Amino acid sequence: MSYIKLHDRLPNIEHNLQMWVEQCKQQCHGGKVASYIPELAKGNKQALGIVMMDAYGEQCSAGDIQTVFTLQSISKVFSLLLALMDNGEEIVFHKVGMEPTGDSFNSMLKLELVQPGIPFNPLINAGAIAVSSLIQGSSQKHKLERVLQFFRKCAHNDSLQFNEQVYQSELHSADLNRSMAYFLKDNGVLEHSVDDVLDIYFRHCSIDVSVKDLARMGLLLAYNGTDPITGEQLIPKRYVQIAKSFMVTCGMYNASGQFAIQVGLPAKSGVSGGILTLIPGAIGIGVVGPALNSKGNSIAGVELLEKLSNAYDLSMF
Ligand SMILES: NC(=O)CC[C@H](N)C(=O)O
Repeated sequence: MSYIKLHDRLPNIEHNLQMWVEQCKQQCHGGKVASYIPELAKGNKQALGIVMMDAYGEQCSAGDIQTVFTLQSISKVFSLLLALMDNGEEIVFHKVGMEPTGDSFNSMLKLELVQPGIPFNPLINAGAIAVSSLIQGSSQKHKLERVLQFFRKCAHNDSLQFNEQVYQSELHSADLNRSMAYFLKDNGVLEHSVDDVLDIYFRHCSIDVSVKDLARMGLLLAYNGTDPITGEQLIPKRYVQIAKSFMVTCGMYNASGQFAIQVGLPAKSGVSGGILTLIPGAIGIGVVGPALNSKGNSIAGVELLEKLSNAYDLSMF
């Protein structure tokens, strides 16, 4: 199979990325590094980096691409994919809905307001906690192993690990997520103990990655679940379509509408400053910039993606 190469599709990209990263870094001082998980406060506020990868594995990059950060909410896309593969659509969508909330990622407002009391979608915290309870395994240990193996496969990187410090930090500062989980348990949404379900959720949020890992994971989604570099189908196309639909409607929290208008690509952000996005059928993209805007998205990362999308007319709409 032959694909369009990154440098043919996006002329002058190396030079442009360098220039935009320098320009967008100016935005970092206007953002804040997340601190409600104390360990995340150690993130480098000034950092900004991007890697783009095409179907041949060819890359172009700029900025602080050595930065290591935890996946946080970006992991929710892949825990959803694993839960879909483990259970099928019917069971998953019995526990979680398909609609954006318009509320912040950690809001529990609509859990009580709107019946039947299931979370609105799998990319808000309540929804991702419900999804974590659907991951299969013969024991808690087996479930965690399956989670890590799945992320390693998706990133094509066997050295991915859970970050123990970030995991512990979230475990001990998660009163809001814990209260949501108890609420879901009472509503009959969670099948297992709150502690076990949250353990899976905090663990997948705590996986350490680089922007290159994000780009490779984005590439897998760009090619509908078949890794174009190895030719291996890792995820059924239908489930990737579902995941990408959620990325468009809910992936940037309650700024997803604005991101769809200004960038126009499926994307998922996390509070450690990562953004995973992709050009469908072409390129995987990873961005990191730990300084966040008021909605919890990387302030400089969003601006960088806006420049990229506008310059090359990348919006899918
Ligand atoms: N938006 C995020 O990245 C949130 C993930 C984080 N682990 C939390 O549950 O609060």
